[in-house]
Amino acid sequence: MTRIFIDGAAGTTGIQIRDRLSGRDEFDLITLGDEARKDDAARAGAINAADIVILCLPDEAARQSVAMIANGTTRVIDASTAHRTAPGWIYGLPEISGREAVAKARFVSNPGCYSTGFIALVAPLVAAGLIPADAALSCNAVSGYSGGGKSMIAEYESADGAPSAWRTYALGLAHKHVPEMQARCGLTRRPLFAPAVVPLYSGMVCEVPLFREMTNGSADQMRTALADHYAGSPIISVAQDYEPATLPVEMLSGQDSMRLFVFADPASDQIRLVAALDNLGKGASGAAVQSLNLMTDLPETTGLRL
Ligand SMILES: NC(=O)C1=CN([C@@H]2O[C@H](COP(=O)(O)OP(=O)(O)OC[C@H]3O[C@@H](n4cnc5c(N)ncnc54)[C@H](OP(=O)(O)O)[C@@H]3O)[C@@H](O)[C@H]2O)C=CC1
Ligand SMILES: CC(=O)N[C@@H](CCC(=O)OP(=O)(O)O)C(=O)O
Repeated sequence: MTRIFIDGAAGTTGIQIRDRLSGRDEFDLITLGDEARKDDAARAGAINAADIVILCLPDEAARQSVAMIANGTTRVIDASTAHRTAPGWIYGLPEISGREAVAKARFVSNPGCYSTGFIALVAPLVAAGLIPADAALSCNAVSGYSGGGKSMIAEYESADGAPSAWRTYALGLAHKHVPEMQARCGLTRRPLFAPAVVPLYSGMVCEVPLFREMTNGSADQMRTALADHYAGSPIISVAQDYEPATLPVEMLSGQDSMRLFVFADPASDQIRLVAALDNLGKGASGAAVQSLNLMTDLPETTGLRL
């Protein structure tokens, strides 16, 4: 049995991972009581007793946990932003980094939720030469409020009601996901990222608008390239047709899959690449469990909500 310790198990991502692991007899879960979960000596003990540690902590605490490893074997899946472009860490998007690379990795950084949608859309198209690596890309996105963790959940679920029906943020144009979006797609320019949050618990849509002259291919070529890239994936699918006139942010709420769309008007030169996912599913806990499955030689979808 693989011994697992979730550091930060009482947080939003930690609880979701625990739920997905409950009842699975491949894993022996090391737990710390409420009085010990922030005690450094207790955490260090649990970290070093585990085969795999899943970090569901703020960045600084995640760095601290890694520094507590005093052996050469404990493996790590870090859900925070701390190691997503760090040397020596494998990016936990197996459909892009390679399943084998994740399966063998000692240190895996779980992708940001928005980054998951953006990179899934853009990285294969850059690799196929359909989007130039020096393209000036934008990403508009909307998330459920659980993306902001316990503090944002409390803000949106307060007795006063939700603070806003829609609010944009990252107005300093330096959102923490931008470095991984750029690096993991191999872009030479920093993408312009405009996220927003709505009073829905979880759900996410990420969109990359394109003018045809920014690209080296048509919408049909892009849809085919994405379909080829994700062929056989049980988690990421590419829509060939989409009939409804709208695409709601809650499309994949509660699920660990992701669906990609390429919209275009044949008469115009404009394209919209869109990813629908759940910020807590493929955007966080579902992805962490997928990587954990691969790292322990299990089918990648075991325990996922598909
Ligand atoms: N929510 C989401 O959609 C996503 C979140 N993430 C990332 O996952 C990580 C966790 O986020 P999330 O679950 O949302 O955050 P939460 O705020 O919901 O949970 C964080 C947990 O970490 C605990 N914690 C904080 N500092 C320490 C410490 N020094 N030692 C031990 N425990 C500590 C907190 O304790 P306490 O309960 O006492 O506050 C809390 O339980 C973050 O890095 C976040 O960026 C990644 C992808 C998506
Ligand atoms: C709505 C909201 O606030 N979302 C968070 C991102 C959540 C996430 O996935 O980011 P990490 O994986 O990097 O924690 C934010 O924009 O900071």
